[in-house]
Amino acid sequence: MRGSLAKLYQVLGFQRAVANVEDIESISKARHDRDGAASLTVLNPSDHTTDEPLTATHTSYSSWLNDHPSALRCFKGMLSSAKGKRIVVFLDYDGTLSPIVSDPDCAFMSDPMRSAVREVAERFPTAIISGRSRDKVHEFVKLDEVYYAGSHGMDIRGPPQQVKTYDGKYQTKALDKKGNEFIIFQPALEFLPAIKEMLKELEKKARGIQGAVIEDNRFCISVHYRHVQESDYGLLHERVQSVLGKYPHFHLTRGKKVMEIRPSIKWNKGHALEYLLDTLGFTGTDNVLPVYIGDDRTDEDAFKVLKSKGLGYPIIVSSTPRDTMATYSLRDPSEVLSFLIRLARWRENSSF
Ligand SMILES: O=P(O)(O)OC[C@H]1O[C@H](O[C@H]2O[C@H](CO)[C@@H](O)[C@H](O)[C@H]2O)[C@H](O)[C@@H](O)[C@@H]1O
Repeated sequence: MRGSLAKLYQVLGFQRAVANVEDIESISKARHDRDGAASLTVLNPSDHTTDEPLTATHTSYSSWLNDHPSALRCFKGMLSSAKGKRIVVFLDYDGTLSPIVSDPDCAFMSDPMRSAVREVAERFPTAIISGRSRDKVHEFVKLDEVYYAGSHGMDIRGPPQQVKTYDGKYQTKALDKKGNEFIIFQPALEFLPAIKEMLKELEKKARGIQGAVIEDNRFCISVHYRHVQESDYGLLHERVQSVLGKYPHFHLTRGKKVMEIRPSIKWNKGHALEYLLDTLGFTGTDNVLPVYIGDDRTDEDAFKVLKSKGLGYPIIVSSTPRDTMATYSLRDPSEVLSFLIRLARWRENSSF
């Protein structure tokens, strides 16, 4: 049913409405979407205004904007530092290229967004780094011009250069349909059998809890609770913990109404960003200007890398004040679209 509805919405080119304010508070404290009973219910931004933001920073959005100014407003100034540098663009998927919607299977990307990403990718090396499985993001994005990193960076399809500092056993060379070489880098490869087992267990455990959805993201697993009754949050959390308890080499992280189970390896979106910069040939150079746009807690790992290197522009997508390592902000995916269009046009018109 969910699959066929997803297809129907896709055929209609219909994207579900945006939830502008998101919550990543602890599951026990998390509030249920007031209108989130049905899986395809429209999430009305105004229904979220009393939700707690990511952290309890009770500052107003306008004063938060002073610390994290709009990347659209600052566009000219930002790009003025691009002289002599190669811009590399990193994009998160959910909440960045597509709005947050009630059904994860329906998080389609709009055609204008797809065109903008294509335009950007034709001018700058561009990668999409997502918590989803790599195949799923590719299915949504449908562009061959970009590099993809799925499973929070644990499944990368990148440029053909192998990087010696990374273990060769995780890197495989392959050819695409046109005969172009690429590299698949999967640093959590040995965890796959355990993930498959865990997936079955979680699916069984979640069956009795109405609204719980398990998503197979290949090297990690998402347990969605957006449609779970608030009174069942504790039970779901307990069941997830009971499975996790049997797998000591995995841990839990949190996203927007989702618990994410991932292998406990030192690898996150920040490492994926570094890996891609390496394979693109930018290790140890300062002639690169990475731009990373993301909305979720896992994107903070990438913001942190850029901040610690004093490199490029970390941009958070948020319409509420949030604690973040990002320097700049964009309100929502529609502002991301405007930013990408401007970036592509800037390249066309610049003499850099
Ligand atoms: O790294 P990302 O590309 O941002 O992926 C993070 C998670 O995104 C998806 O879940 C979120 O978006 C869904 C669709 O808008 C929404 O229904 C859900 O509540 C959000 O948590 C995806 O389904 C997860 O597997 C990703 O881990």
